[in-house]
Amino acid sequence: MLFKLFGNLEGINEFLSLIGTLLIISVIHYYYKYFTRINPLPGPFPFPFVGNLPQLVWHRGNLKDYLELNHKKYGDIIDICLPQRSISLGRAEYIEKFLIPSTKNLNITRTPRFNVFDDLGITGKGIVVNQHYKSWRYNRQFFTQAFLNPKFNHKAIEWINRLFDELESYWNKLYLKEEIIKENKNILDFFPWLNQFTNDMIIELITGERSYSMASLFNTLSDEKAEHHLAITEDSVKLVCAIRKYNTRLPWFELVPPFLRHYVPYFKNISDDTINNVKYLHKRLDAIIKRRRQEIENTPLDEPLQSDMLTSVITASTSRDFNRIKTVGGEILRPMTDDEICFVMIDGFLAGTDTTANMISFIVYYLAHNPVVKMKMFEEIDRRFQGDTTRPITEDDLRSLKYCEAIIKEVARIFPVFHSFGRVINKPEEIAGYRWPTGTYFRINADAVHGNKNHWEEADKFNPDRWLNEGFEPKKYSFIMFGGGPRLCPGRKLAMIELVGLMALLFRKYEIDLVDMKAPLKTTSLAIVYYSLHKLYILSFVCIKNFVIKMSRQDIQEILDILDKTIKTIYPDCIITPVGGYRRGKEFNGDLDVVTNIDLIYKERL
Ligand code: HEM
Repeated sequence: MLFKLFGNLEGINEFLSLIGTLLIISVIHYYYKYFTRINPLPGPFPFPFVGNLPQLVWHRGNLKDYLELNHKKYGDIIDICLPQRSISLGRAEYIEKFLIPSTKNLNITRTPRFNVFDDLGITGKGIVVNQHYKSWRYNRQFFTQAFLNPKFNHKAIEWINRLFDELESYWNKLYLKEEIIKENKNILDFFPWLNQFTNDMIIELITGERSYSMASLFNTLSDEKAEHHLAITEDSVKLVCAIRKYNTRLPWFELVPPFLRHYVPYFKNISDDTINNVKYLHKRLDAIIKRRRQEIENTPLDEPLQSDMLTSVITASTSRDFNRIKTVGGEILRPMTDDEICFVMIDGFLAGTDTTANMISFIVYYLAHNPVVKMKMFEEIDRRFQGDTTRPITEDDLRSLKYCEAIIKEVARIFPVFHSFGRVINKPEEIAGYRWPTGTYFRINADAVHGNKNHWEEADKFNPDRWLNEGFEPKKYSFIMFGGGPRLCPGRKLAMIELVGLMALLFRKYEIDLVDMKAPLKTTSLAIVYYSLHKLYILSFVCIKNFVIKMSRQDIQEILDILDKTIKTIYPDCIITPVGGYRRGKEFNGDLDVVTNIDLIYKERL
């Protein structure tokens, strides 16, 4: 009918005026709907059809920054259209209904578009983007059982030690040779190393097979090659690249409308490439699953099996399962199929690599900017390891490092990796004092909740000590580093093992500084906050040689006072802020290198 109408038009002018009229009607319709929307809330004014996407693009696509700006401007509950309407919530009381840890809490849907991943063939599969309640619950049950197994945690601690040894062997060759340190060339790009570390770690824990992405990074930076066979290294890099592509393309798929993906060549090429990538991942993992099934079948019943996630999910609900009869909501669970296993494995990779690698990078950044905190952390780590920088770390070590744990929580509070996550209500609900219809899309803004002055004393201050104050308990739902409710992060235990473990292994031996202390913490973010893709923070390393300078907080304060007085005799109006701070280590022979102002004064006092 539309073609007939166009056919009857005479001349280009009539055609253009028809298009113009249709456009004006659509714009009027768009704004009519906008101005008559239910529960109008403050928020940035949307453009027709694309909502606030242009403003987001103006903010270089950084959703974290854009939401933060709008919460500051409009308050704890705001309207944002990206391009659909979503209600961003920045207050603990407002998010309670989503985060109640009860089986009756059915608010588990993350995005309002149910079929957004149809083209990728992952609708109703896995956990992270699964919107189908039944299959999500089934998959999650198996995933959680595998991750909560104590044997799995032991394996995680064993592998963090082994992989850190491997990482150090590369760093020793690249950055820590004496001549390199002398020439001040002990500078490295921290994030890629930690990212490859977490890739190798999660692939080992999930598949029980080795991955060599750290080796590959070493090969690209050094003339000498890693010990592992080149073909094996390159092959494992293919898997890591496919996982990375999957991670970055999911938010892209969610944002780019199907019309563009199907018909506009540029978008279609990316879309096809993403679809092929999922097929590659599927094929690759399917081969691993089949191999493992065979190995399990060939293992006598009385012999132990590996403790990786794959073995656990293959054997769950079979005769090899300890806890054979598993039920969810009274229903007995059948064993998982290869296809189901494949997608829960992909989700383990998706959720368990960049999150941890980004977190540890943020931790290093905040420590570099907070010398007193860093010093207290050194004190705790040194007390525990007593100068032993080589023994493997243990579960007891991790349990004892309470200040490290407080630092992790405080970094997660002030700069959460997941700055916001979605929920869609599946029945009419009252949220934040308004009544909302089924299908309303909410954004739980962890960033805003964590920085809300109603919940946190000195919310903007980086203060890990708050977590150790006697009787301190954050207000309910005001700390949501791992989300909450039925969709609470099932990898949280592993994440903490990795983070505390990495802090202990790194800082019992190395001093890490930012090369450019003035550079802000730049990140990119759609779903999660990423260290920016550009090389940003280059960190220098100084190897510790079994000597630890102990300074108490009073010492530091005294030093600062002396510094203050000395400098003020020359520059009376200056304000002194410690930036570099306490540097531990360096071979101590009474002639401490001048590395920061604090060190300088320390030397003078000596
Ligand atoms: C510092 C590290 C990590 C942080 C900050 C983090 C945080 C989160 C957050 C905020 C969510 C969303 C929760 C919600 O919607 O309520 C989530 C979900 C999830 N996380 Fe983590 N996570 C981390 C590490 C891990 C690790 C190591 C794994 C395991 C491989 C993992 C597996 C998952 C999975 C499978 C989900 C989806 C759960 C579901 O949809 O039911 N995460 N995580």
